[in-house]
Amino acid sequence: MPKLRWGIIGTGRIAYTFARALGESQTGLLVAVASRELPSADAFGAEFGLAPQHCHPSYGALLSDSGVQAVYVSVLHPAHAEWTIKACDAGKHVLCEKPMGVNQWEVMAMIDAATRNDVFLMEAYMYRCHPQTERLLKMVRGGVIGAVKVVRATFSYNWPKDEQSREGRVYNNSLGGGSILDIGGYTMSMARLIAGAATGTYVAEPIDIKAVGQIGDTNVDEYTVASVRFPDGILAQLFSGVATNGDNAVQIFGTLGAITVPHPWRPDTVDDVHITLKLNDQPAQTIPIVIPVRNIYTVEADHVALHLSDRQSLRMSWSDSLNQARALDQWRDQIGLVYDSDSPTSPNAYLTLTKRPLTVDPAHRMRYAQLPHLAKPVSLLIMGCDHQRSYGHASLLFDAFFSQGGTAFDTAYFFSLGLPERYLGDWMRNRGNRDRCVVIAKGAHTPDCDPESMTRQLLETLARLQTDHVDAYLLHRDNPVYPVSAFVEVLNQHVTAGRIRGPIGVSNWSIARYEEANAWARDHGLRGFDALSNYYGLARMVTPLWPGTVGSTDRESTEWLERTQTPMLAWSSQARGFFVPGRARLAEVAEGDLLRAFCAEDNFTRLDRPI
Ligand SMILES: NC(=O)C1=CN([C@@H]2O[C@H](COP(=O)(O)OP(=O)(O)OC[C@H]3O[C@@H](n4cnc5c(N)ncnc54)[C@H](OP(=O)(O)O)[C@@H]3O)[C@@H](O)[C@H]2O)C=CC1
Ligand SMILES: O=C1OC[C@@H](O)[C@H](O)[C@H]1O
Repeated sequence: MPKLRWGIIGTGRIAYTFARALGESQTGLLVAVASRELPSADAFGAEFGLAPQHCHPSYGALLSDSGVQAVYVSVLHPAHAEWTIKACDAGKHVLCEKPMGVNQWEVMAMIDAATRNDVFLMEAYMYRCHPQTERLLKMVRGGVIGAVKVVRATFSYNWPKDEQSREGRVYNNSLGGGSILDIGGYTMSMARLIAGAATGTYVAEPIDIKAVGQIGDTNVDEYTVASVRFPDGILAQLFSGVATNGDNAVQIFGTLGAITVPHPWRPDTVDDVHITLKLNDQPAQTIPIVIPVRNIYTVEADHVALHLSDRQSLRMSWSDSLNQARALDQWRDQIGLVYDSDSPTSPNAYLTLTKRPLTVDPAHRMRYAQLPHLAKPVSLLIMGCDHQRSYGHASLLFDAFFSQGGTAFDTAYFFSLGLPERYLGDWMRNRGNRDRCVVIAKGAHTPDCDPESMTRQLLETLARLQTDHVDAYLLHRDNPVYPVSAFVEVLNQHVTAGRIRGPIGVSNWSIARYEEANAWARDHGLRGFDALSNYYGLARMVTPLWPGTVGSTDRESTEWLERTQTPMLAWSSQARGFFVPGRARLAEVAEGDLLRAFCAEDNFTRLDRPI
């Protein structure tokens, strides 16, 4: 069988280790390398016998090397996403060093790139591919120590902090330094794996993570301890550090005994690889592990070759990497560690994740409409700006939306304490695309649904968005205490002042009040409402999803919308996932939005209707 032809991006420490491992592989062959500096690539190539034309002076050049089938991304954490996505886009399979991304959003984009390009992608937690780990899981699954109660996992080293290392990958915040991303990830991924094996799943996800950490003067975690709760009462204690020694072991405590793995991460560095089993009231037993291939990175490379056509490996699947990143994000949140790269004012914040300029994909399939008083095309899909977890998350999604032809962004003063408005404002500033975006803003949500609050909130919204106008403005709720005239007048004042340069309208208003307002406006020579934003989707909203919300899916409202040609800026048009396979049936027995708002017979009939 022909060998898998590997190219390595980066010529650091682990790149050399992996290249040596490929030399021992039956399935893989090193054919190319890339460095930011040609001499580094040449030196690397000379050591491993590569032809000079395959020693590339840039990472991009290696991706154009048609001789390369699979890429090992061995650069520093913050560059993993960029080069993995670019490698996938170049049609290469990817083994990406851990952590797959600096945060969950990066991992999401990387998986998306592998999916789009139909290529293999795996996060290089090499211990996951090793026979020792397989043996350990077998013991746990087989109930050898009864019910698992506690997992203890540690990984720590003491890296001297001096003038030089302060700038290097271990201690430098802007290079993604600190212990959680470097080695805490091993402990978290092991705990999730053990808890999964103990509970009959593949990996289990934390229900709760509590952590403390010591953040040093270079603003990275030097050592940290996390306590994690998993389903079925399984607890884990994790310790990682870059400035202190540790025992670097795993222990699992169950009702019938305990398992110790003295060398869980690098079993290839010791001659005597074993697991210790200590059952209650019995002497400890040593279980030797038979290892056909000693080099753990060779085992990993061979594993990739074996599973290439599956596109992902069950030892470290895509959902596993995504959930792993989520857990590490939570651990970092707990100790207050923030990376510069997640800040909207970081030096690279004007670039997309792949460091390419933001462009609109010429093959996009977005469709557009026009709204009254607005020249810009309004994409028929509107990006809901709420629920972004960080600026990094928001900018990633906004980039993806914009690149697929999206122009319209829906936001509100009331959303998440103003963060979505700030994120959108920061993103438009960083991308320089304010003129191409249609910002649909809302204000005066209950309990501040009054004309004075509307003005105060609109001014604050503009400041958060870092713009002098919005492209459309909607009142977020109605308040019948006020006559319609009060709202119409104040909206007109802001139109005149140039703060609203497109349609005005209302959200969650009855059609009767909407008509009343427009009649009053007509009679008084003012502009009436141009658009309505109510719930409108395939499922009927049985009871208001949130207090004060209004749906317009009934026949009468639909006929009115058609007759009057009133633009409907529908919210939750996908009924909050009611039509996602399996979701609504689950909701039937669960409390929550879906049950309250959409679980009704006519909606289920529609759900069950063959398409
Ligand atoms: N699985 C495992 O056992 C291990 C995994 N790792 C992972 O591998 C990755 C690399 O670690 P390691 O090899 O120890 O790191 P090194 O510092 O030794 O090398 C990293 C390489 O990244 C490239 N690079 C790109 N941008 C920069 C930059 N701004 N500053 C410095 N280097 C840059 C350089 O390659 P060039 O100059 O050629 O462009 C450099 O040689 C990390 O993500 C780490 O987590 C690390 C050790 C073990
Ligand atoms: O992945 C790793 O494992 C071994 C450690 O020494 C290294 O720093 C880390 O990146």
